[in-house]
Amino acid sequence: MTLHIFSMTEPKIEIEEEINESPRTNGFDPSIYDKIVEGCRLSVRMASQNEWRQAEIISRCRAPNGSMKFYVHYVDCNRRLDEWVQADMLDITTLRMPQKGGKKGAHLKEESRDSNETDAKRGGRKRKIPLVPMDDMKQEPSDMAPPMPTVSSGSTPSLRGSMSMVGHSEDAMTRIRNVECIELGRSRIQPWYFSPYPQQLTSLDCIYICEFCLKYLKSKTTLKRHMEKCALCHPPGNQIYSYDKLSFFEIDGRKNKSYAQNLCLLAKLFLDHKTLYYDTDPFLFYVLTEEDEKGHHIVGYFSKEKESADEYNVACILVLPPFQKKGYGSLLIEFSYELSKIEQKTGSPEKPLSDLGLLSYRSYWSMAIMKALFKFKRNRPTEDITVQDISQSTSIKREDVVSTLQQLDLYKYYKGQYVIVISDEKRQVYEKRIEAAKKKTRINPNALQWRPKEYGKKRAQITF
Ligand SMILES: CC(=O)SCCNC(=O)CCNC(=O)[C@H](O)C(C)(C)COP(=O)(O)OP(=O)(O)OC[C@H]1O[C@@H](n2cnc3c(N)ncnc32)[C@H](O)[C@@H]1OP(=O)(O)O
Repeated sequence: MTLHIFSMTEPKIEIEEEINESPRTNGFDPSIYDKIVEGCRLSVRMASQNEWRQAEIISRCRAPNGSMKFYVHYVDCNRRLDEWVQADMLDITTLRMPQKGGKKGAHLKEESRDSNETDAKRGGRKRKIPLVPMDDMKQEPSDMAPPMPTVSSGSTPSLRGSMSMVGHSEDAMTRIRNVECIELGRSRIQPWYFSPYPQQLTSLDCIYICEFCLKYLKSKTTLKRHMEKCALCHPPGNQIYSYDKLSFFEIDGRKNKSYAQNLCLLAKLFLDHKTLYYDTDPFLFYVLTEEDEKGHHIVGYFSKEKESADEYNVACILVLPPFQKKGYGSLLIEFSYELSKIEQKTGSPEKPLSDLGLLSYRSYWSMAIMKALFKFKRNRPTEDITVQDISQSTSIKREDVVSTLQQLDLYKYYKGQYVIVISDEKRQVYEKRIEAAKKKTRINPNALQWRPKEYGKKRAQITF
């Protein structure tokens, strides 16, 4: 295994101004900024909200003119909001240095570390990121991107093909958004998180991505040249669903490795809590597209393990930002459960869920469960319904049914057992919501042409 040294991507925007004494420095010497290192906490002015917020320093860099910029994470906010800020956005009076053992909080005055030494040590440690070159990627010579790296962080989380990891990587490099902008089809999108695109591309203002094969290119010209040759006008794989301009393509991560890897790289730009691993073989990818005269344009996708010991029916799920909050997330989730219904299994999304993932799942689960409850009561008014009944009819895993009922405050302990109690008021609210949801785009199960493949059995037969 070859190890490469990969230097940390620094922000491209040159700092033109000298540091101005901010009123918030309260007379501190500007050299105080040298002491602000990774792990420090202080109040920072959040540009988008125009308010001061507690933040953690993730990284820092010095412009040629000597002024400094800091990459900050706002405490209790999603990492989407992390950003580079100028020194004058920091409230030095609130500075707290990181304590040994990683706990935050010691006040600046208690800290007497030599900042240069600290910087050198930190820089040396953080900049050496072991990368495993990937031989499978075949980019065209004209687009020449280097072999795709696998990023392994200092505190390596367990690498999984689902791109899943528990907790955050503590490596500063992978905590910093490294791609300025991507162009995909008609959209220019600002990424949210780090994704290990080749460094030659991350130093550009924009990465150009073919919306059909997801190949990444360095300029509009190379993209144009590529589009003239690209044979695809839809994702590869089998079109297993087509209804009302919407389609789902099933892509086998083993058969369409390059596409699957490019999709993971793209998805990582919008997925936190995830780390990339390039063995896409154990996964299927379900890509949702919208059709027009030019072809099938990617809207979002979810991935799914071919065999999941934990009964996961979704590994990663993403709707690209230009299409978010239009109901496509619910559509993807609904589709994943339609597949589970055909498999006659219950399923659950892989954990941890992101904040938006949790919102979307909670919304889907509550609607699906309420619909199942009302339908059951309509058809069998005298019978009792169990969690098992709901789970079977919706394919939502038992635990998720229970947690949703608890969250809706419908699951009560009564006379030694749990019962589902729904007040008339709540029933009416949900009946109205179900009625309103009928106007939204839904999956038409009749348009789904799919049979599950028995991956486990096939392999067992070959081995035997
Ligand atoms: C297993 C995992 O992979 S967890 C990771 C999940 N993926 C991510 O976090 C990647 C980035 N995020 C996304 O791709 C999207 O936000 C998704 C896939 C989570 C949701 O997709 P969307 O198309 O935006 O969802 P959709 O429009 O269908 O909304 C679903 C519900 O979530 C709610 N919701 C979605 N986004 C937001 C938001 N930003 N703020 C508040 N509510 C939201 C909606 O209101 C809706 O609820 P409702 O039906 O009760 O009104």
